[in-house]
Amino acid sequence: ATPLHLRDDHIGAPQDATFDYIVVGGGTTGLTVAARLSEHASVAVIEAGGYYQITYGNNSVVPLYSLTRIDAIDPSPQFPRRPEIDWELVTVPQTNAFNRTVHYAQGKTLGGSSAFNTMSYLRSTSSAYQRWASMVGDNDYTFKSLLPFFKKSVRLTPPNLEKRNSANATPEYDPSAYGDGSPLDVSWNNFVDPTLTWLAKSLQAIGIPINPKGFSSGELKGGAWLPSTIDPAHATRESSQTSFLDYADANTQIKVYPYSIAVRVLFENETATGVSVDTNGTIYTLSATKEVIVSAGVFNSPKLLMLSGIGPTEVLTSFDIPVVANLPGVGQNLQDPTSINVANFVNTPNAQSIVANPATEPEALRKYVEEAAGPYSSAAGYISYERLPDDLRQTLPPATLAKFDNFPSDFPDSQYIVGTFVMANGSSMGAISSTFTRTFSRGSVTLASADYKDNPLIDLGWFSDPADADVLIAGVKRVRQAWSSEPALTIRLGAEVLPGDTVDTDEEILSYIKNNGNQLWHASSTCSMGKAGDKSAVVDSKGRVFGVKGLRVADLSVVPYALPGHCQANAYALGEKIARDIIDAR
Ligand SMILES: Cc1cc2nc3c(=O)[nH]c(=O)nc-3n(C[C@H](O)[C@H](O)[C@H](O)COP(=O)(O)OP(=O)(O)OC[C@H]3O[C@@H](n4cnc5c(N)ncnc54)[C@H](O)[C@@H]3O)c2cc1C
Repeated sequence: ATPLHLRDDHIGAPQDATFDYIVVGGGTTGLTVAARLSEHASVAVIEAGGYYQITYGNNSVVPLYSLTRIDAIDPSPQFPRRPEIDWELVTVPQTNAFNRTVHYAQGKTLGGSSAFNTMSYLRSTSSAYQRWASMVGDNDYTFKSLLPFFKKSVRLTPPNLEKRNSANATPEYDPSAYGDGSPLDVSWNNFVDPTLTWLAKSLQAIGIPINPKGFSSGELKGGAWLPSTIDPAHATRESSQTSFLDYADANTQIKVYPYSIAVRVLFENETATGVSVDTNGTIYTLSATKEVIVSAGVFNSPKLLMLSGIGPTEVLTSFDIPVVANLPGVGQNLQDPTSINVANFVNTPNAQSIVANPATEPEALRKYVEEAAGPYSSAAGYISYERLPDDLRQTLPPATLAKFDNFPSDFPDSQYIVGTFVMANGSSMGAISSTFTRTFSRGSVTLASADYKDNPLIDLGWFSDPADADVLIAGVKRVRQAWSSEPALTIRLGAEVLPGDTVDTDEEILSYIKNNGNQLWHASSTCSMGKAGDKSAVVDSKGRVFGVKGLRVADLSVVPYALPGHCQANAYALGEKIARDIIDAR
């Protein structure tokens, strides 16, 4: 479905050139901003990677592989090296998680992290956006104000119930949360793993009913069969590259510099004038007559700002980087929600086992290629949100409950995601993960050196605030209730596998969480948006970097706190919104 090339005259040559706007990072937000700006002005995009469909093949394209076979996202420190698509970021030892180091996958490709994320599409809650608006003093961030930007990108195709063929997984959603937007396709997958339908029923059985509106209307309450960023005609991944870049390539004069690294932003008298770029060792300058927009993601945007002289003075001077603006907040305030699985063997087949079986694989392949259906099209599943039941909530330490008061009262406490996978010996497992939705722990990003080729030092700060683990402990107990419900017992085999029956007391669960807690890759807030005069803020509510002119940041690093829900919808909407701010200000 995708033309895997740009028009020849849309590929930038590695030599000095001038544009109205330069966008650093052809990722989720960056390509959204760049495509919209290029409707009005000359725009260059500098992107470190190329086409993931070429460098990483079906792993990123076929939905089932994106859930099960995509080794580039392995979180263990022994992860397989995939420099053709991943930045290979590894954290410093997490001192509150038994000094574990974590590989934190981030897309290094046109499409950025949308090129290998799990594709679920959902928005946060009205009260969460209201909190964002209040924190930054700008009502542009209420759900009502953002809704037109959410709608603007997305072309929703209703579920194909005949192909989906699962009466137990009929999606409920609110069509009015979508409009006639484009170019990003969002729809429901045409195959549902039987294990997931039983696990969804188990969450309903413990009192978390389906939300008739789904999760795009400003509510995260109850359960929903989620849509995915997929092209429903072909059952292939949609990313900011297959949507926004394709659109801009066909309709504008966008210029893209693939396999090119932004070395630093250049300044004259505190005004950004361009970017120094490295394409395969050739260093040259792209000049911006209007603005530079940094969309390098939650870890690389603060890195690039610091390399460019914007950040905490003591960090910059320790690396002999001339200070352009002393902004102590750059790289601070990192928030990364973590999750923990409760898993059991199950007697239900799953998509992976069907395609691994030589007897059933040929028909699965035919169905995928000819009908865009069947197990290979398997994508996002079922998620639930709830306020913990009172008896469990009361087990939380008073200090933790008191911290909840800083959040809107209708915030969910916990998120539960159902999943299924196959063990090496071929047995099927079902899993329900629990995640906290208010993130209290704080981490940071700083420079490892003044060399732009070095990855930054990342401390996720996992469990630096005990409240996060408190909520996860309650979440594990709640998920065990689901696993003990009648629908789950219909498919469950034997004793609990993860964490296992020996993990029982709060201390044992806490230790298990610290040893096994995992990221959802939803990190945010390292170049936080804030009000003028807020010393920890890096950008204002239009993404403009404080203390300099002509420079914005537009990606998930600017979101001032970790919103409940998943992030990519926010990245696309933010891209639309900041592009509109820029166009309106011309
Ligand atoms: C494995 C995984 C699963 C996820 N699952 C989901 C999900 O199911 N649903 C959901 O909503 N969210 C999900 N997310 C989160 C979501 O995809 C990301 O939060 C979002 O895509 C981030 O967008 P961004 O624009 O901030 O950054 P990115 O999309 O990461 O873009 C940053 C871009 O900048 C480029 N870049 C960086 N530095 C430089 C430089 N110096 N020079 C040139 N280019 C540079 C990068 O190569 C990249 O293309 C997932 C993320 C991951 C990693």
